[in-house]
Amino acid sequence: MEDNDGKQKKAGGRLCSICTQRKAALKRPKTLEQICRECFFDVFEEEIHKVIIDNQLFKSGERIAIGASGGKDSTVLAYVLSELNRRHNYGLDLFLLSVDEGITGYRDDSLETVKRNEVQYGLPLKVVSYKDLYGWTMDEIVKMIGLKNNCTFCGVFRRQALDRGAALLKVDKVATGHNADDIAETVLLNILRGDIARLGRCTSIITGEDGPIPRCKPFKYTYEKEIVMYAYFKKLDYFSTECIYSPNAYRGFAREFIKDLERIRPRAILDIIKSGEDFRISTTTKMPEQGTCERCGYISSQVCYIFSCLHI
Ligand SMILES: Nc1ncnc2c1ncn2[C@@H]1O[C@H](COP(=O)(O)OP(=O)(O)OP(=O)(O)O)[C@@H](O)[C@H]1O
Repeated sequence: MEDNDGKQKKAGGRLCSICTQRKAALKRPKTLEQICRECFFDVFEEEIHKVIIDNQLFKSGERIAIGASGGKDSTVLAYVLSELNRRHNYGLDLFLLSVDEGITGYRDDSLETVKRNEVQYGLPLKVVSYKDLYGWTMDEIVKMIGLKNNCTFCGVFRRQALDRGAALLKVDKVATGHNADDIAETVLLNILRGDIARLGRCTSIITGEDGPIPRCKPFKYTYEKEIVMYAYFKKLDYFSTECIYSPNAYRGFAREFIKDLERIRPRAILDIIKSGEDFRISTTTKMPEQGTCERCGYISSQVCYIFSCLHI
């Protein structure tokens, strides 16, 4: 049996608390129920289906790009979305969209995984690269600016690269694999930084509806541990190395803190998201203005600064 940390334990002959027929094979991280593999697959997929329906994430006939990094979250997202699309007749045209940041020993390897996923799931893949879009790879940028702030640069470039790739694919929306842990972590970080503007929007399941292409997060309530378990039991092909340039200590502390809370009380993750959603922002709080890049017209107040830093 798997415990919460993914270690193997003996099942001990207990019956699944959902079907009461088969032997329990795992303890569900979100609820601590002892359940069988088949019921785990069912509850995992159907909870995501319910989130999609309740939040009206997609409309029939839409073209949807799945932001595919080759990691566990987006690989499971691509697999589950194509299953649900078939099973529940969503009527979606699904695509894989990958951004090649140009990070040797990381993105080149994970892109190989995405190329295999393209064949395994029968989803067309589009790759856009920083080198083609901006003339720079992240390897070159890090050589120039060092490791300080490189994640900020990369995040801004990736956001825009996903928008550009989505425009080339003519999709209606981009779905990303951000999970409940990621969102709880971001809520906490925004509180720690006093970033009220971001705190207000980081829990939204759909963002950018006023921008070129909206984004959505079907895994908003899906626990990372369950994604890992699902990928493991389904034997999905994914890439599990961390980015070589992301030693983000502050986010790392928030992540560890949330993992500690989860160990004591699994609901903690959902409760942090709920707190983030329920914060009321005072009307007197000054909000930063979201700028539009003068060079390319895309939303981003930092792109001009970054380009000028790189002397482009
Ligand atoms: N290079 C990329 N190309 C396309 N989509 C990406 C890329 N990097 C991140 N994303 C999207 O953003 C989501 C969150 O990215 P993050 O960097 O937090 O990765 P992660 O939590 O390790 O997720 P994953 O396990 O999917 O890599 C991913 O699940 C994916 O949908």
